[in-house]
Formats: sequence, C-alpha cells, structure tokens
Amino acid sequence: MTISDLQDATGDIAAEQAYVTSLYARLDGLRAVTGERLAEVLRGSGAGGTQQARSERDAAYTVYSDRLAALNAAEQGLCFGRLDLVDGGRRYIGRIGLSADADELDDDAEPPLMDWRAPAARPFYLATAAAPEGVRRRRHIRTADRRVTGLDDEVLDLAAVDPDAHTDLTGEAVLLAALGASRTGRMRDIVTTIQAEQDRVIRSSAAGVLVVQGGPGTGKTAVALHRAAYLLYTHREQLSQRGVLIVGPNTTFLRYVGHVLPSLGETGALLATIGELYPGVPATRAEPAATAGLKGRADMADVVAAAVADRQWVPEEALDVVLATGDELTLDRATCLAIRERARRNPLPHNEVRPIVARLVVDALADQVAERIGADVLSTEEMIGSSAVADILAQLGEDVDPVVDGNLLDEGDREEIRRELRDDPGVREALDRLWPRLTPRRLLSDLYASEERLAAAAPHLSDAERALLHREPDNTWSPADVPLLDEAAELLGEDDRAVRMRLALAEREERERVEFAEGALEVALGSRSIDLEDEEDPEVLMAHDLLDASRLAERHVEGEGLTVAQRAARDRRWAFGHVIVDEAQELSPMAWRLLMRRCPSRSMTLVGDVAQTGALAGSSSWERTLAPFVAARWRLAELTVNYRTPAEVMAVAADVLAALDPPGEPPRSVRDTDGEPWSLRLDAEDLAAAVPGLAARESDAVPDGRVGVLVPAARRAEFGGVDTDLESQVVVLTVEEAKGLEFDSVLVVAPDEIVAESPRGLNDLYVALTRTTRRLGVVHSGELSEPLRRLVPLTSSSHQAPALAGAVAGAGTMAR
Ligand SMILES: Nc1ncnc2c1ncn2[C@@H]1O[C@H](COP(=O)(O)OP(=O)(O)OP(=O)(O)O)[C@@H](O)[C@H]1O
Repeated sequence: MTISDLQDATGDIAAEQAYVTSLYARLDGLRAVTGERLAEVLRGSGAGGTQQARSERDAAYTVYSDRLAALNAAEQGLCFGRLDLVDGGRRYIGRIGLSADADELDDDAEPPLMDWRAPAARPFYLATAAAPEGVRRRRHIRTADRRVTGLDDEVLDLAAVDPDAHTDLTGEAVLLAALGASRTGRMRDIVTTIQAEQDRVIRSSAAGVLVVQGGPGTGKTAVALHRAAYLLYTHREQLSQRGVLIVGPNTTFLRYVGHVLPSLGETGALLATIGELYPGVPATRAEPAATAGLKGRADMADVVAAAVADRQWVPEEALDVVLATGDELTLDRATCLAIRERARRNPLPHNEVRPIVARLVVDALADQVAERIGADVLSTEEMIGSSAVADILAQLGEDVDPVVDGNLLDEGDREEIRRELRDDPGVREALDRLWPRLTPRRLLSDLYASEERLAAAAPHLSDAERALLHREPDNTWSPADVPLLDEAAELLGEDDRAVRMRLALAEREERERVEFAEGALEVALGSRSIDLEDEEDPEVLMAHDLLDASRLAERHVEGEGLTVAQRAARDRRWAFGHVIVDEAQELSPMAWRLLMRRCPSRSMTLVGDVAQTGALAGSSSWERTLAPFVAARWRLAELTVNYRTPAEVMAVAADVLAALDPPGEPPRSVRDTDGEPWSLRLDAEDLAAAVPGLAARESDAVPDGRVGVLVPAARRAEFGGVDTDLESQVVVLTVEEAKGLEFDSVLVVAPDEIVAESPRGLNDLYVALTRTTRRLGVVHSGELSEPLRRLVPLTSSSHQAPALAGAVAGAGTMAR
C-alpha cells in the first residue's frame, strides 16, 4: 500500500464514518418514535375495554414492539456494505432498511440503507468480476459499536482480475476474518459474508420442498436460519399468520442457534425438537438407540393403526349386558362383528366413530327389548323399570295381542327405549369394551405394557423387537414416542376440548404476564409523558428493559393474547406456513410423517448431510426419505465449501468419509489449521484420568475459544457429568449432542469405542472430527483404526512430549 493509498483509505473511513453516523441518528429517531407509540398503546390499555378494542390494541402493540425489537437488533453492524454501481449510483446495505424520513419508503428513491434481504441488495452477495450485475465496486464496511474500523474493497473489473489469484469467495478478507474469530458457544449470524452458493439457497422460492445437502461446515445451519429471516421478510403477511417452524436435533443445538434469528430482528419462528412437538408431553425419557430406532421405523405406523384396531373388540361368543335393573341383554358375536364392520367403514377417527357405535349397539339392544316387550309384557316392565315403558304398555291397550312383532311399538316408543338404554351404565360399560374412548397416551402405554397387545398389533416384529418396546406404564415419554403419539392422535381423533383448554389456560397466563408488565411499566414511568429521545434517561432505559423482560416485543399477537408461535406450540394440528428442518438426515420416517402433517402446503426447507446420519432410523438417501410424501417433487441444492474445518483436519475426515457406505464427496475447506491434527495413545486404564489435563492444554492453546471433548456415550459419566453449557471453556459431550455444533479445539476420546457403539459409528466419527474450527486431537488406547492413519502420533520422543507429559501427569504414562 502506498502512502497515497493510505490517505485515500483514511479519507474514505472518515467519509463512511460520517455516513454511518447519519444512519445511526436515523435509527435513534425511529426508535424514539416507535417507543413513543408503544408507550401510547400501553397507556391506553389500563381499562381493558371491549374485546375489539383489546384486539386492536394487541395488534398495534405487536406492530410497534416487533419494530422496536428489529431496530434494537440492528444496533451492532447496522450498515456493513456498499455497492458502487456502474451507472454512478451508490447503495448501502444493512441489517434493516432505513428510509429517508417518513416511515414509508419512497419507492423511487434509493433509501439511505437497504435491507440485506431486499432484491436490490442481492448483488452484494452475488456480483463477481465475471458477472458484475451492474456493480463496479463492492465495499465491506467493518464497524465496532458505532465506529467504522475498516473498509475492504473489491473492484469488479474483469480486466483487473489476476487469473492465478482467482477465488470464488465473496469478500474474502472479511470472510476469513469472520471464520478465524474464536467461537463463543453461540452461533453468530453471517449476514455480512453470505457466499453466492449460500445466497442462492437463502433466496430460493418458498414453494415446494427444497433439500440442501452439504458436508460439514458448509453453512447449512447458517443458511437455514438466514433463509427463515429472508422468508419472514419477503412473505411477512402470510408467514406472520401461520408462522415458521424450525426443527433442530436437540435442545443443546437449539440453544446454540437460538440467538441468530433475534440478531437478525426476527422473532416469528418457533424453534423445536421433534420431541417437543406433541403439546403437553415433555418427552425427556432416555431409551436405548435400538428402541428409538425401532419406534422411528415406517412400519410403526401400521403397528399404531393395528393397536387401535385391536381395541375395537369383538367377543368370542357373546357379550352380556347387565342393565342397572339387573336384567341381562346379550350382544352375540355376529351382531358385534356387524356393528364393528359398519363402524370401520366410517372414515372418521376412532373416538369420533364411537357415537355411531353407541347408536348401533343401542339399536341392537332396543330390538331385543322390543321383542321382549312383545314376548312378556310384565317382565319387560320390570326389566326396564321405568315410567316410559309403563306408558308404552298402557298405550298398547287391552285388546292388543302382546305376542306380535315390534310393529306394536311406534317410533316414539322405540326412541324412548333407546334413550333409556343410552343412559344405562351397563350399556356404557359394554360400549367401553367394544369401542373404548382412547387417548393417544392410553393407547401407547397399554400397548407397550402388554405382550399380548404387542403381539396382536405387531405380529411381524420378532420377539426381540417386541421386547424393545415392552415396558411398564409410567407416563414418561421419549422423543421417539412423540411421532407415535401424534400418529395415534390422528387415528383416534383429537379431543378438541383439551386443545381449547390448553389455549385458554395459556392465554390467561399470557394476559397475566402482560398485565403485570404493564403495571410495572406504569410504576416505572409514573404519569409523566415519555420522552424516549433521551437515551440517557435511566427511567426510559428501564422501560425498555421491562419491555424486553416481559418478552412482549416478540412475534405476532393474533388478537387473543398469544403469539402465533405460542399458539402453534400448543396446538398439535397447527399448519405452519413454512417448515425448516436442520440435521434433517436424523429424522425417522415416523418423524417425517408428523412433520408433513404440520406442513400441508409442503413449503419446506430441509438441510442436512446424509454422511452424518447417526440415528438408526435416520436417512441415507433423500430420494428414499421423501418419496412417500412428495414422490420426486423436491429440488436439491448443494453446498460445497467448508467454512469451518481446516484443510488438514478435513483430510483426516475425508478418509473416514471414504470408508462410509455410501461414501460422499468431502467439501472443500477454505482455511488451514494452527497445527497438525494429532493422536495420542495411552494405556486403557489411563485414558479417563488423562483427558482433563489434555483438555486444559487445549484450552490454553485457544485462550479465547472453546474446547469440545467428544466421548463415547457409554462412558459419558466418567468424563464429567452432564454439563452441556456451551459457554463453558471446556464442554464434554457425546457425538449425538455435538451434532451441528463447533469448537475452536476438539478432543475426540476413544474413537474406536465411538465407532463400535452404534451401527452408524463411522458416521459419528466423521461428525466428531469435523466439529473443530482450528485444532484436533484424538486420544485412544489400542491401535488406531485404518481411516485415522493420517493423524500425527505424539510419542514420548516427539517435541511436544514435555508439555504432554505435564498434561497427562498423574494419569499414568504415555504408551510407547
Ligand atoms: N458465509 C459465511 N460467512 C461467515 N461464516 C460462515 C459462512 N458460512 C458458514 N460460516 C460459518 O461456518 C461454520 C459452519 O457453519 P454451519 O454450522 O452452518 O455448517 P453446517 O453445514 O450446518 O455444518 P454441520 O453439518 O457440520 O453441522 C459456522 O461457524 C458458520 O458461522
């Protein structure tokens, strides 16, 4: 760089600083106005008012609080880019759009700041020298708080391109700086450095099923979250009604990614694991992988259906119905079979068919009663023992011969008999045997608890498989039970009262929270008018804090006190506007059935990597997985660049990938590592004791970063409890828990045991090796397996030996 370049750069920074400062002034102005309007809404809320007034207030509240949340989220890195156009125009790109003055954008004018999701911002991510899209220069503006700290320019001039230095990375310097930063235990947004292949996925049409296949570290999770933000921006109207569901593999992962959407100013998505998608059931029960794998299999849908059918009972010979009077009627097998056949022809769910069965049963019994009335007036009177029957008999009159057919009874008489029968506890008892009212939980716990029921519902399973399902009822549920409960709910029919009750309760709780927060706000502000322009006013800051604390600035209230995400979370039959699934390869066929029901429009984004599948019922082919639901009507996008794992580590991982069946193509790494990935062989009995020292050594090597120690699930407890706080310096996790996460340094412990632990053990090892952004070490006892031969063994003769000896001191000696 020459001195004049330097002066230019300094001059440019000053100029950009002036511009950025003006944008922040605009942001502050908007915040003040929005805050005032919000305060007005809250001040007008005291009396409660009519339902309509409440709804309107809720709606206004949502609009302003959403906007305030988005404005607050834009504080860091408000403006991060600038495009200089060939036609002389200039466009600034930021986290949100800012218009020149009024609230509304003037369509003709170039706004002072363009939202990154707007079509006009797209060249910032896509333009290349070869396809400049009208862009002459792309500038990345780096800021810290409100200060401009640096500029990175790319001139998109084909003539200026050095063919040897050709790279397809956009904003390479800024990208590499972002990738090189230490990890914090929380995922960050990548809005400033989205790459072209990622941008194409993010902005792909919302319609239909889009599968994003990509190796480790290719940004699938980042892309999925930015796509959610993009869709919420582009289809705001529709998606604010139906909501977006984002499904992740476990709660640790959801915590890891939980901040990305709010940092992009979007809070309208529901993040959940499959295990959280059956309202009212906390699915926390642990169970063996083999059991979960079996429960996820597609044929379990037939098992659940057969379990329901099995409860539609028919007696071997006859069912005696003892009435309240003590008299007996009989439903013979043929009658019961006929009733069941008629009932089963009805397409409604089981519980909804029960009234029909009740009617058929009562009809059959009423026929018997009518016959008996004919046969023996007196005994019938005793039998029914009611004034209604006495009336009927009185109407028959003296000159009527009682020994004739039922025609003697008119329809009114028969109805009277039926009514009596319907209310008889003995008849209800019979109905409960023939066609019991069932809840999904009841059905499943009865099924699991009974070997006979399992044999009847799952005749095709082996004894050993049925034994995996068998268990005593204790009303605890595992994540793999959730799709089965959901399946059962579909077949049984939902009890709508339960849903309404859940919603009413949730609404009341929400209202109480709102009222509490409003009360607190009133107290904080007193009766004085609110001037939010004064950022320094502690009371005003307090009001902001309270709004945050009450979390009311979130999402889209539908006028009934609950946000769309909250309503959706409580309603099993909610149909989402769009569903995004991360680590989609892990989902079982049963989980897919559940998700497809939640998304009748099939507007879905599924991101994953079939080479990383760990779950037994997970998928190894997108074709096979999706065929039952959308046939071939899905489109595939591939991500090919690995932004996480350094090339040296990826070379090790690629050998494991090659050993997988089917082997895949490893993604191309954009970064190099701090050092060679290493292995250390210890005596088996020393392994556990040595790990803390080695982890501490890694922690020293990445002072601002995080260390992930990945251990065999069976030995989890040996390596330190179940602390999965990702913000700890050192986190001990199983591979399953580490799925989707990343660390500055990764220590893989006992890889042979990780491989042996599951039929997809090599996939697990592949996942483990690719969690690191910088350093990788593998600690083992015994020979290292073939695919890991590239690791550099640390031995007592290696130059690292003294440090190592210190690290493993007290834990025995290094082997060899
Ligand atoms: N365009 C980008 N700019 C900056 N960082 C990026 C970009 N793309 C990806 N990254 C970073 O690379 C890392 C890997 O991304 P991400 O976790 O989304 O990958 P993934 O494909 O989901 O990985 P895996 O399948 O291994 O879980 C993250 O730290 C992410 O922030």
